[in-house]
Amino acid sequence: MSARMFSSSAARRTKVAVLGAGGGIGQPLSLLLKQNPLVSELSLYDIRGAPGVAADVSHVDTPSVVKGYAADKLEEALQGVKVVVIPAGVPRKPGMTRDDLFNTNASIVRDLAAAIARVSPSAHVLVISNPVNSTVPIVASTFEKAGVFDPAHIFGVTTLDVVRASRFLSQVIGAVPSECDVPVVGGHSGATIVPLFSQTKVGKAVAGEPYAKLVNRVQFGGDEVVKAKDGAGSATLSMAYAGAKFADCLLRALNGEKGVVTPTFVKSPLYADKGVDFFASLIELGPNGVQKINPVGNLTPEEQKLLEACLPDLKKNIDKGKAFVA
Ligand SMILES: NC(=O)C1=CN([C@@H]2O[C@H](COP(=O)(O)OP(=O)(O)OC[C@H]3O[C@@H](n4cnc5c(N)ncnc54)[C@H](O)[C@@H]3O)[C@@H](O)[C@H]2O)C=CC1
Ligand SMILES: O=C([O-])CC(=O)C(=O)O
Repeated sequence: MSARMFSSSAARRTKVAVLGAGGGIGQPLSLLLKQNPLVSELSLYDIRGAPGVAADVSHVDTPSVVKGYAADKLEEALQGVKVVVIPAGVPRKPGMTRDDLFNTNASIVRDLAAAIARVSPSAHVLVISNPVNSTVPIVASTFEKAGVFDPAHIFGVTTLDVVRASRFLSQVIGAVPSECDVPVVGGHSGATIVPLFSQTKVGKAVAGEPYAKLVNRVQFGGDEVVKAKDGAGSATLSMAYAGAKFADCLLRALNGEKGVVTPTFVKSPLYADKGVDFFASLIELGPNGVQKINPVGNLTPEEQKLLEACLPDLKKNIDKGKAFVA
């Protein structure tokens, strides 16, 4: 994959850490980040295997420096990082929901967030570990507790939903995915995932049963992969692609590119009056992270129903994350 795929400008460069770099997502994500010209240093951490992954990835012929850190070297790994991506934690097996991962992943994410808050409190944190609807509030509350929370710096990575919506729509209408830029709002699990096909030129025409099937496939795309992997985990390669894509958007914005707008799950005022204070919508990114939170825009009656179904579930997931840290 060409580095140009992700970015062409390398004006200022950034130290990036991957926590969970030895895993199914962490390894290919580290490889993709090694190809990003905006990354100057890559700090790879895991409780197992990170030095090996780092030695391997470090041979790729791009200028960034790669270092691997073993289990007891978390604080070293975080020194001077500006962006931290977290794919650490367990994945689903068939029959599990993302919320079933909470018991294991909540404390992993909380402890990693506490270390980031201590060592690199102004870092931008990109949370991949599930359940994202809860792990993002966990990171935010942990930063709050440490007195260093900046809502412009904490992101839940929902890009895989956007990637899926684009690909699945393209297959239904026979277009190329680049023409199918679908905003996906809400959260990242089942009914909390709300694709807005009406907001794309080519998606407007899909109606009736094909529309219902398309929405369902985006909302439950993760289950397709969990089922096909049959106990060996969940999406890793498409997630690494999506994580690298979102990291590139943020890196470009941090480095001064204007007009970078993409969906991501952030602390948001949009539905705070309904008790939902984290929400994914189209976010304009800037040199300090979140620059502008766009409202969801015009919705069709079907999309309005999807949003109404999303909010109560999302609220439960968010409250559970906050309660865990409190
Ligand atoms: N946001 C999204 O769209 C998606 C999220 N995910 C989530 O990403 C997470 C990781 O998935 P995979 O990479 O497939 O799992 P994996 O099991 O292959 O890798 C996880 C890695 O995390 C490491 N780890 C565990 N505890 C750690 C700690 N305290 N510090 C550092 N590293 C630690 C493990 O050693 C392992 O290498 C899961 O929670 C999964 O549900 C997966 C796909 C999409
Ligand atoms: O389905 C899972 O558990 C992993 C995930 O979040 C996704 O693939 O969207």
